Order: sequence, then structure tokens, then C-alpha cells
Amino acid sequence: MNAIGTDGLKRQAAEAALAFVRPGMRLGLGTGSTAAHFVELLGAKAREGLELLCVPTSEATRAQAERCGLKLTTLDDYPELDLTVDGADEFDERLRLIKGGGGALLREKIVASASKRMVVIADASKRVATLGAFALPVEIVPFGARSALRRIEAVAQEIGLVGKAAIRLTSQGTPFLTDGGNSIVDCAFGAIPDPEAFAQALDATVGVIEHGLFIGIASSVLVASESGVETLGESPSA
Ligand SMILES: O=C(CO)[C@H](O)[C@H](O)COP(=O)(O)O
Repeated sequence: MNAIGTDGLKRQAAEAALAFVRPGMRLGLGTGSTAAHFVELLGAKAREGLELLCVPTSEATRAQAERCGLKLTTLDDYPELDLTVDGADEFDERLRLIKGGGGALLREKIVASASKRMVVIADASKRVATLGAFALPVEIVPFGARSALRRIEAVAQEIGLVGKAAIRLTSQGTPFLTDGGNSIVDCAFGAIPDPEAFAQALDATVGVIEHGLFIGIASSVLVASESGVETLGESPSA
């Protein structure tokens, strides 16, 4: 535990992301505890008169954004967004991410991919040399979930990844379902030396809807540590 605390660092990263926001922007709002700080800060700006239109990446974020007084829209009305700000479970020096710890990876990837820029906000504990210490979430169709899980293990093994994959459960022991009504498989395969190869293999696996490897999507990562907020990738003025 550091002096500021993890939550304080998340807040600092969220504050730094405000520098990327301009009046009139169409914004994607991420999901999770770090993104929640950003939504709260953005809500305060909106109440001061900043005009924005926002697309939430989950029902939880939608509810928070509504409470904060942010104006919401959809990708159907605005298929292209200016900016998405979201958290991550892990990131590396090439701005590759693991996301989906909160189970929102599908909408998060759709919204981020529809955005000109994706700014990731994180405390420094999320920074890794090699992705994979955090079990990779993979969203699958609930029908035949155990078969999909076996296929995921098999394609992982083909590229040298071995470990345990498990269908995510709630704290009550019932199957966890995403906002879209799908299941999540958490893949604890350890270090993923070639995330591109694993992403490609998962993309081609029957039953897989989407996975939490975000490659070539993030344009910046704002990393908060005791020594301040470091910007990896593009700065606000880019
Ligand atoms: O991908 C996510 C949700 O699906 C989150 O961004 C990720 O889990 C990080 O969460 P937190 O900011 O609470 O650490």
C-alpha cells in the first residue's frame, strides 16, 4: 500500500484524462472503478456547462452517467466517437491491453473501436512487461459453453499456452452473465508472449464472441504512480 492508495492513484489518472476532453465531443465511457472516477469528474464538468454526448460501455456505467447528469447517446445515432476513456486490467509498453475483469469487454471493445482515440487510465500496478498475469477474459455464447472452453484451451495449447480456463461464476456461485447475456471464460494461462497470435486464434474459435486482448486500439495510457501521472503514447495535443 502506498501513501496515496490505489484508489487515489486511479482518481489521479482519471483527472489527467480530462485534458483530452474538448467541448462538443462524443465520448465513450468505460467500465470499472477507474472509469467510474472519470465519469464522476466528467459529470461535474457537464454540470458546469461542458457540452458532451456520451456512450456508456455497460449498464452500470449508464446508470452512473445518468445519475451524474451526463447526456447519453448511442452508436446507432453516432457511429463514430471522438474519444473513449476506460480502465484496463493490464497494459504493456506497446499499449496492448487485457480488459474484461468487470465483464464489459464486448461493449468496451465496440465503443473503443468506434472512437478516434482510446485513452486508458490506470494505476501503476496494471503495468506489466508481458501480458497474462491477469487471467484473460473471453466472452462466449452460453450455448455449449463447456465445449467452447475446451476449444479455447486447445487453441491456446497450439501456441504454447497451458493453464486453467474456467467459466466465470458470480459470488453466489451462479453463472456470471454479461450485459449482453453471454458467459465469460477466464483464461489463466500465464504470460502471453505473442498476444497477436493468441488474439487471432481466439477470433477464429467457434463460440467465442470477443476476447479481452485489445491490440492496436489504445492511443494513450495514463499511468498514475506515487511520482505522478505518466503518459504513454499520444499526449492530449496530438
Ligand atoms: O475492463 C474492465 C471492465 O470490463 C475494466 O476496465 C477493468 O477490469 C479495470 O477495472 P478497474 O478500473 O476497476 O481496476
